[in-house]
Amino acid sequence: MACKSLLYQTVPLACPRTTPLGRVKSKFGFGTVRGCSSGSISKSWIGVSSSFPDTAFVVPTDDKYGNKQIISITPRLYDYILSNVREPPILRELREETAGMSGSQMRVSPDQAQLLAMLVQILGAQRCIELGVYTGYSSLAVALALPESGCLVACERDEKVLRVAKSYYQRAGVSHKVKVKHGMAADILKSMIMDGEACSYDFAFVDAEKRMNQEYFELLLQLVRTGGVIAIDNVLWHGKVADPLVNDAKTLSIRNFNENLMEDERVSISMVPIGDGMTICRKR
Ligand SMILES: C[S@@+](CC[C@H](N)C(=O)[O-])C[C@H]1O[C@@H](n2cnc3c(N)ncnc32)[C@H](O)[C@@H]1O
Repeated sequence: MACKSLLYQTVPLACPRTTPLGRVKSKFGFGTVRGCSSGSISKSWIGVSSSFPDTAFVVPTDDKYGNKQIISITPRLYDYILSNVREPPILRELREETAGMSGSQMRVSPDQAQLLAMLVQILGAQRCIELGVYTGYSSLAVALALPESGCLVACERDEKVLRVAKSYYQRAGVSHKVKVKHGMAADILKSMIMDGEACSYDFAFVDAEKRMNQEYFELLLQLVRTGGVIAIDNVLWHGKVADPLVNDAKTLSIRNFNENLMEDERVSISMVPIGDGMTICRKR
């Protein structure tokens, strides 16, 4: 990014057919004017395709990325994506039956769960860890993707939600693959390391206390083998990580974690804009 200190102001664009930068040829659109401390002004754009008015796109602020248009998810497009997810019936049942429960918005989305299952399959994973189970949606997706001999250590501090998760493992016929650990995630990981389990896991999914991500990551790096994968959820934190005016403790902690990952030579990384943002790290 060209400017260090940014002021954001969202302004509606009155049907810009071309912008001062010649970027947006859409009929409708919104521009975000960024005022930089240096006094120079750059613009980033959110446009709507004139041929497909329900399709939005964004163009990076930084000119060096050219006019690369990235698809932006609209409700209609997201419905389409969801209609292309192969959600197993038992996962669908779990999602629908727990939709009214408090905290149900914390659950990963069906497209995220499918990606997790895909990672497990690509890795040929046998041994997995999940931090933050809630009612079991993501862990069940992982357990279903594991071979019969596979094992998922599922860590959760809330016994009440674990009861729901366990009932679904049972109904799905995967209980034998899931080792439920009730307690604080970091403590459980430390005891697994003490028990000599270092470098014996293929895959880990982090979705517990966001301010603990760095600590979870350090512990998981010890538990996961070389070539293994650690996926971390909520790395975009509803977009707050990219807004310099938002500096609450959770946002700061996730932003710092993302910055640290960028510099971390121990892993290869890919930040994927799925759900609330998921970074996939492969241990080198
Ligand atoms: C975002 S939800 C997990 C959602 C789950 N992965 C899913 O897709 O259904 C986070 C969960 O982490 C649990 N949690 C939060 N802090 C924790 C901690 N320190 N140790 C263990 N579990 C924790 C919460 O009780 C909550 O159930």
